[in-house]
Amino acid sequence: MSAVLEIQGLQKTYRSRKGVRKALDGFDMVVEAGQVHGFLGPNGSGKTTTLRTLLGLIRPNAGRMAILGREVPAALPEVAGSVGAIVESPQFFGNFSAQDTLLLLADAGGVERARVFEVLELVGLRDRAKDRVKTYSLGMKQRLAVASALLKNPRLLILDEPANGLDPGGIREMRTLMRNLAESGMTVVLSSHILGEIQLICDSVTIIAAGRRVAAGSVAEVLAQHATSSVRVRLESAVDLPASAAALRELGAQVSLEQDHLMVSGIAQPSAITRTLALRNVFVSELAPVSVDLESVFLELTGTAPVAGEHRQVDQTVMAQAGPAHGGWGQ
Ligand SMILES: Nc1ncnc2c1ncn2[C@@H]1O[C@H](COP(=O)(O)OP(=O)(O)OP(=O)(O)O)[C@@H](O)[C@H]1O
Repeated sequence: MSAVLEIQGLQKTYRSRKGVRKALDGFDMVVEAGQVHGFLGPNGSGKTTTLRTLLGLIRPNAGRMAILGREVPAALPEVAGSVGAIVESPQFFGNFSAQDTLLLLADAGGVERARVFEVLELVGLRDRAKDRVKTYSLGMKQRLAVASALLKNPRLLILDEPANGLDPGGIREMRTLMRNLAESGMTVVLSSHILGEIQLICDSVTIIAAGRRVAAGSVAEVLAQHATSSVRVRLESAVDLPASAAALRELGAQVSLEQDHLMVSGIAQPSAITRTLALRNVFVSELAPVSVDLESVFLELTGTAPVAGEHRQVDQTVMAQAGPAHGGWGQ
């Protein structure tokens, strides 16, 4: 497999009157061809800064980036035709239809008009193509935005939070679209803080926290690397929970005492739990393995729980000492 996107040691520092903010602190990322790659991180972790830097909209302080094997930003003029991107929600004229909008963009970009009808079909807007954009749902507007990025038939499609603000139906449509694009051979990178979706849509993920990569690989690999096999233990009587927690800790287990159960990890054989408790005349009513999901891995790695649809600012970036000026506001 060849890397479509490679980032090494990317650094970006923003300066303001309050001081210096390291948005990217030696960030690395690799995306292989033909994948749907999830770029995950809490709000303020550096996702948009990374994508904007990659597209030449922000100048980095240090680091190396390559798209389709070509160093960027130097080779951006040559690779730009192979990259479709939406990093900020594009605004469309409400009184235009999707078809008119795309025809206008195709003419402006020197794209054959026939491609407009292909992309309308691809994003599932063919039946509504002649309706005014102002009558569209948010999901349809998002798909129109994706359609505009697909006009030039890119090899790499970069989408910043494409599912943001969508209802479950809209998210499902977006998911189908991403999968169809990947099956057609396109590489898709999408940033998100909606983990359930990433787990369902993506082949691989990069998790960023405070401007640094904290995990990367296939979804299965990331889950396996960070899985702690826990078991949920319920007892016949909740009164026995504190003493049972203490007994299991003596065995060397990590135990968290919840309201009506224990979460136990660090024990090779669950039978050790039942035996230890039975010896104390405490009987287990449920012993269930708890499978790890991307959400709990994300929580462990970034120290913050993302909330779907909620744009919560969890700013963990490093405030460094003010120094000589590089970059700046608004870059
Ligand atoms: N123009 C700017 N000037 C100063 N600081 C900035 C600027 N843009 C971003 N930042 C800061 O850089 C850090 C990374 O921001 P960035 O927008 O890249 O994060 P993000 O992961 O995309 O977050 P979100 O999910 O909220 O979009 C944050 O601390 C943010 O406040």
